[in-house]
Amino acid sequence: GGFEKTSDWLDWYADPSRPTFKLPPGAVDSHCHVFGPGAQFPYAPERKYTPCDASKDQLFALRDHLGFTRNVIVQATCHGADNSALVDACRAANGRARGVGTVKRTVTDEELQRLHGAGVRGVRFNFVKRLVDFTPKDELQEIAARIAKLGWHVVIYFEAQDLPELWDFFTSIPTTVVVDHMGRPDVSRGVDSEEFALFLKFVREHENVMTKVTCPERLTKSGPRALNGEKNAYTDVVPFARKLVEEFPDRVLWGTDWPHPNLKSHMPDDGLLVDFIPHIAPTEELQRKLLVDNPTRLYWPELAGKTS
Ligand SMILES: O=C(O)/C=C(\C=C(/O)C(=O)O)C(=O)O
Repeated sequence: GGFEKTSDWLDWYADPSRPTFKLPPGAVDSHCHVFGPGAQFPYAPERKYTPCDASKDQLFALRDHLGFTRNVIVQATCHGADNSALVDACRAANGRARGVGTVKRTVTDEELQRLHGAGVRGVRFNFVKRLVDFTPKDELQEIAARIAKLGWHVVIYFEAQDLPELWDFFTSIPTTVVVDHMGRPDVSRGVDSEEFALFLKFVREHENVMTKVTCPERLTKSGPRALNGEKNAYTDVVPFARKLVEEFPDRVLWGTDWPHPNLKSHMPDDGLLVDFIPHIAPTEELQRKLLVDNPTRLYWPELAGKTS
């Protein structure tokens, strides 16, 4: 929206609909980004894509339009380990945003304290090969051990076919682990596939693992339109997200993933993404855990259990 094109990716949806689904008070958008503006917060030279600028003010306007109370802003690879745009947005949110940053092993304790003071509560390790180059596991283990001491958690983004080779590293992380986008299952294999069974085993056998049930727009093969009279879009992703919500109701999170970097086939209307929630969390209790209790316990423990 409203800027010169800097990438060949789609811009985010400029005029999202008002969701039909009414978000509960205290609902948290647990996965979203701020990008630049590039003039103020330059993108990382090592990035593998250049996103559209997406400012904190536009993110907060979307928060209010959709009816969320808080945001968890996640560092994306286009900003590398420069968390300045993320910190700026968290500070501007007056306590209504927390951050998940990216750090290298050279990060100082003072820098970690500064990030904590701004509202950062975790670090992100990205293993999606089209987004990042390889980082040695010993560096990641060193970072995980340091941030665990701060009470932070580790967010991991990987593709389902890479889970076997990453299993030992993931299960050695000494703090809460939060998986982005359900570990990117290949939904065409079906919810009973061996691949998804391995992901369920990973979550089932490790109480410290949580997962975001996000990004149907990235994972779908059936596309955004409601099909065969179905009321909702992304019908092929629903069984995966619903299985996780129903089996692990206290360990799931949801987010818009605005501004949806690297989407080429279509750009989701964020209002319709919110209307996807009742299809994966069919009861009020499941919706409250997914949208309020779980993210508040993880990111605002000081508020956990209180009203919104
Ligand atoms: O925004 C997302 O969560 C997904 C993507 C990008 C990143 O996570 C990133 O650059 O860090 C993607 O799949 O391209």
